[in-house]
Amino acid sequence: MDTRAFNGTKTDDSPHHKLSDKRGWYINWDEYFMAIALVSAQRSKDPVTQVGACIVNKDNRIVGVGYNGMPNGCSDDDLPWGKSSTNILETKKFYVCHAEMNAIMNKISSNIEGCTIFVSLFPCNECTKIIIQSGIKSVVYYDDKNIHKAEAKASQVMLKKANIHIRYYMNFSVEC
Ligand SMILES: Nc1nc(=O)n([C@H]2C[C@H](O)[C@@H](COP(=O)(O)O)O2)cc1CO
Ligand SMILES: [Zn+2]
Repeated sequence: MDTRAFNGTKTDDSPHHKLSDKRGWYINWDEYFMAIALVSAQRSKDPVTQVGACIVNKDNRIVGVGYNGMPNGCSDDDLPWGKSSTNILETKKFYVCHAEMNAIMNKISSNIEGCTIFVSLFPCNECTKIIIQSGIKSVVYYDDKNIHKAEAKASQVMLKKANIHIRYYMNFSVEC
């Protein structure tokens, strides 16, 4: 995991900080939630791409996390993780549950309307549809290595039409 997610930003510049001895160099909310998405990705068994997602409500409470993996009850030792076979049924494509879908399915709140999803990789078209239907209103992504793919282009079309706010994750560390 690279450290762009949480270099530690000087979050509090208030004079009270000196009086109260409050620690100034703590990670901000964006850094916190994206770090959780990135650390969740590290649970993935996918040998090529590990993805994590973290859903956050308006009160900055985490209401769901997930990473890409095989469906419940389907051993991840039995289903294929490769993608080079000419037989598509012997590739991961039809089997893997994406991180975003897992985070939404794992939600601990019945209603996630208006939430933000932090994802370590730009969502595919299938996850985008689930994101939209769930009522999530904002997507923050860390990596866009798949952005040239048709799936990601379709995602962008749908997210725009559905008025979902999309934001590239940036860590504005302050150099002092
Ligand atoms: N946003 C995403 N969330 C995900 O969970 N994934 C998963 C599905 C696969 O397990 C893996 C992609 O494999 P590959 O095509 O880079 O070898 O990442 C993929 C994307 C990209 O659309
Ligand atoms: Zn997906």
